[in-house]
Amino acid sequence: MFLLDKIKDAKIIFVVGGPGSGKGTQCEKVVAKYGYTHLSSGDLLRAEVASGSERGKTLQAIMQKGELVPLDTVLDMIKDAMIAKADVSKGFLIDGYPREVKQGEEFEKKIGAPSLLLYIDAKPETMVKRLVKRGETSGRADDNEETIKKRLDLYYKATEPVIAFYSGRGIVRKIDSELPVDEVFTHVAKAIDDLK
Ligand SMILES: Nc1nc2c(ncn2[C@@H]2O[C@H](COP(=O)(O)OP(=O)(O)OP(=O)(O)O)[C@@H](O)[C@H]2O)c(=O)[nH]1
Ligand SMILES: O=c1ccn([C@@H]2O[C@H](COP(=O)(O)OP(=O)(O)O)[C@@H](O)[C@H]2O)c(=O)[nH]1
Ligand SMILES: [Mg+2]
Repeated sequence: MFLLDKIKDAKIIFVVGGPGSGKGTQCEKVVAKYGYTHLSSGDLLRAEVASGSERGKTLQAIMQKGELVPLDTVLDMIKDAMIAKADVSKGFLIDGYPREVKQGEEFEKKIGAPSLLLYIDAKPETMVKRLVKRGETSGRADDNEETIKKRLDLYYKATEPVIAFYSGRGIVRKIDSELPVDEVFTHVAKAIDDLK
């Protein structure tokens, strides 16, 4: 069987939410409970930057400004990472992707359709507060106030339409991430359990 056919048998979950909404935090808990494969688009890009490659240098400049890197770059990285796990994975959490409707459409053309979109929702003030705090220790070049503001603006402009797009298909579950982490997770777990 081709690897892409195996991926078609696995569940694909998009995890979408503003910067600092808690996507990564919830994905870790899903991995612990369900054994799904967690692929964070931001983490994949940061790994490329850390490798010191020429491509990484270009990416770093874009990310530091809080802008979006070219669509094909992210999609190729996600696809390669999915293929590498195709044999062992019963489900994929695609964290921080799609950032714009076009990215979602391209993903579906090249890989497959998501069964669920987890919309991790927090207030902008909450997201800024969390990121500023995370910035004290994260070492992330984009966890500074100026870039945080740009990431938020871009989120509302480019990414929120993604949620409307998939709502039309009835696969969006909105999760209130103002609650404490474990309570947020009970709602996330419910959404995943309902898939079965
Ligand atoms: N109080 C509270 N804090 C949270 C919650 N979820 C995440 N945080 C904190 O908020 C910060 C951001 O959480 P992440 O999981 O890194 O957020 P993210 O959505 O992956 O953000 P990006 O990596 O910027 O995309 C972290 O420092 C978390 O500890 C939550 O449900 N409640
Ligand atoms: O599909 C993607 C995902 C991430 N990024 C870049 O990577 C950065 C960090 O992404 P991450 O998901 O880690 O953080 P967030 O912006 O949600 O705080 C973003 O600001 C973008 O510059 C991108 O361009 N395309
Ligand atoms: Mg994250």
